[in-house]
Amino acid sequence: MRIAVPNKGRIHDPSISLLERAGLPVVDGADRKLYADTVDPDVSVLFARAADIPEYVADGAADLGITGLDQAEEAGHDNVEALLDLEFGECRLVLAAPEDGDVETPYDLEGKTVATEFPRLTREYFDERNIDAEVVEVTGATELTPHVDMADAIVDITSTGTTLQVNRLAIIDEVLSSSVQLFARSDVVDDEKTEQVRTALASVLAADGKRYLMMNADRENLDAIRDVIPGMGGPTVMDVAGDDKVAVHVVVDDADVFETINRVKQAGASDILVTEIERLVE
Ligand SMILES: Nc1ncnc2c1ncn2[C@@H]1O[C@H](COP(=O)(O)OP(=O)(O)OP(=O)(O)O)[C@@H](O)[C@H]1O
Ligand SMILES: O=P(O)(O)OC[C@H]1O[C@H](OP(=O)(O)OP(=O)(O)O)[C@H](O)[C@@H]1O
Ligand SMILES: [Mg+2]
Repeated sequence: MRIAVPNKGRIHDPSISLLERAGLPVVDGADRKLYADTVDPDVSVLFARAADIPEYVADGAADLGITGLDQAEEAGHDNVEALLDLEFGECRLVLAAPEDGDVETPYDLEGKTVATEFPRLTREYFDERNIDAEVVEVTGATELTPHVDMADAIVDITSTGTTLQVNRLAIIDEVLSSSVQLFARSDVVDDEKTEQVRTALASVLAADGKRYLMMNADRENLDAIRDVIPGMGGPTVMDVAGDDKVAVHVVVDDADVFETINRVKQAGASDILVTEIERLVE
């Protein structure tokens, strides 16, 4: 099983770190190396441009791929499926035009020119609305094009909005909302290894923002402690050998930890430990 991972750019590091946290660290990766093994002898990693990853997966050079939904949608392969939202690289693909110009709706672009790194999605956007706009493909610095008379509007990625703002461009419409996702070729979607990788990545996301609380208490205080514990499922309760005490373990949201500690302490808990959770397989 081969996973295509971005070789550089803003989603490279988080992708590598997610694999690591999922228990699939890349073991012999080095700068500029295009192949690497993981600790699982059946899983290797291939490094490619974020924009090329859907193609690698579709063609069989890789089986799974980690890249932006925007890239997968732009590539438009019908044998590449999204399996899991990895919850980073969140951004929007938007139609934008000069703030002080006369383009206020997509319909104002009839007969006009739109520059983009996403020609297929842009074409589709205008075709769906029966707007006859010319789409010009560029490979970067798209925000410049309306200021050098190359285009009347652009379709480009935005997240903080800073680039649009400094280039005095206003958002007219959203074309696509995107995040980094795990993709698979249709014929491997049901493979056991695919499911193992998906589960491992999902377990990291599930553990995000959660803490594990452990405490001891006299058995007679157990009900009072149960009453003040928030969140998912009931606590795990274990006998403490040779004592009329119990150990109580529970998964709690980060945001609830402070209050929960105070409350369980008041309810009679002691020896309270808070630990991070690396993975949570649901
Ligand atoms: N400003 C942004 N904020 C959040 N996510 C973004 C942003 N720009 C791009 N992305 C997401 O990251 C993916 C890869 O973008 P990135 O810029 O890392 O790749 P690249 O353009 O190929 O690399 P580079 O710009 O370094 O050459 C995009 O497909 C998109 O999903
Ligand atoms: O809303 P913002 O936070 O300002 O982000 C938007 C910018 O980020 C991306 O460019 P990137 O930095 O990847 O440069 P690139 O054109 O070289 O890919 C995108 O193409 C925008 O230009
Ligand atoms: Mg970029």
